[in-house]
Amino acid sequence: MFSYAESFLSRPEAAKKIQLIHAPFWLGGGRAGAELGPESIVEAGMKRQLMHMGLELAEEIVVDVPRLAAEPAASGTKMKYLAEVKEMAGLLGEQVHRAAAGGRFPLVLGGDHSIAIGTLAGLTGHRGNLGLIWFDAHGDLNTEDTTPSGNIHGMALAAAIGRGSFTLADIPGAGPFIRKENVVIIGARDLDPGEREYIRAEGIRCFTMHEIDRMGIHAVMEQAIAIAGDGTDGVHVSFDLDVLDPLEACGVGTPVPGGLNYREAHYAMELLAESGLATSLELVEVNPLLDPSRRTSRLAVELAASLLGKRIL
Ligand SMILES: NC(=[NH2+])NCCC[C@H](N)C(=O)O
Ligand SMILES: [Mn+2]
Ligand SMILES: [Mn+2]
Repeated sequence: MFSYAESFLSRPEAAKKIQLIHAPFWLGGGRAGAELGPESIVEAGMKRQLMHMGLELAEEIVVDVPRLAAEPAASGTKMKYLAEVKEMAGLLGEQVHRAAAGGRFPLVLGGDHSIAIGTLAGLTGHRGNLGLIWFDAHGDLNTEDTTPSGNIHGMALAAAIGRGSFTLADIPGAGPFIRKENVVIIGARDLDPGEREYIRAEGIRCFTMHEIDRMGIHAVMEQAIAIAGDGTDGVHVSFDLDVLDPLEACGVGTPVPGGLNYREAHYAMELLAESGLATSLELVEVNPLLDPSRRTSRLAVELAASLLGKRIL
């Protein structure tokens, strides 16, 4: 039987020192505004919240990612802004690696989801056997051949597990690919034909909204934690805010109806906190231009707090 208490004891994390890393990058999503995500999340109170919880903060890092490009350069590939994505991933990976190797908990603020390629390049350079929990309305498992849009944020998970022509291996400093056996997708409800085929053929563990409705978020998270934690030396949580229902979080580039509600999302984070497994977190796809109320950014703060141990009682 899987027990949270046991897993917690087997992985004693020292009192966490948090390393906030800004990745103000939008070129992987093809929609301007995501580069404003990190600032918006900090303005919504991220640092205040973490300090209030008694967590120690390292000096925050803003990665100098490519920010402007008029048109995707003609590069003989369907992948838009590939050169910029590679540059971003190299720079971000370096910072994430340094934080993890220094014993700090990397908390990466995006940016569109292509930044996960940088985060994971840095993390896999430090941990050779990382588990991965991918909260997302989408699969992000496209390749150059299956992408309907050319946007690399829709290929980020594929790159992490070594599917397609552009992968983690193209980023200097990256370690081994994430093993498919230790990957879990949670909250999917908009998968492209090539992604569905791949998930079925490879047996990727994907808890769609259908499974969440059927099993409940508790059972889904229990299984997800077991899969990502099985034999791994750390678990990265990649949280695309579009996994939430657009009624809760409208400030995302590619909203899809029918997502996680507020309570499910918090409960998922709370179970992760109890498991003690998460060794890093990224919050991606916040686009404050699409949410003048900044509710999406505030939610990002709250969810990070829950994952890092904030409790009601
Ligand atoms: N990280 C995201 N929001 N990804 C959206 C991807 C949408 C679509 N599946 C594509 O590949 O273009
Ligand atoms: Mn995504
Ligand atoms: Mn998404």
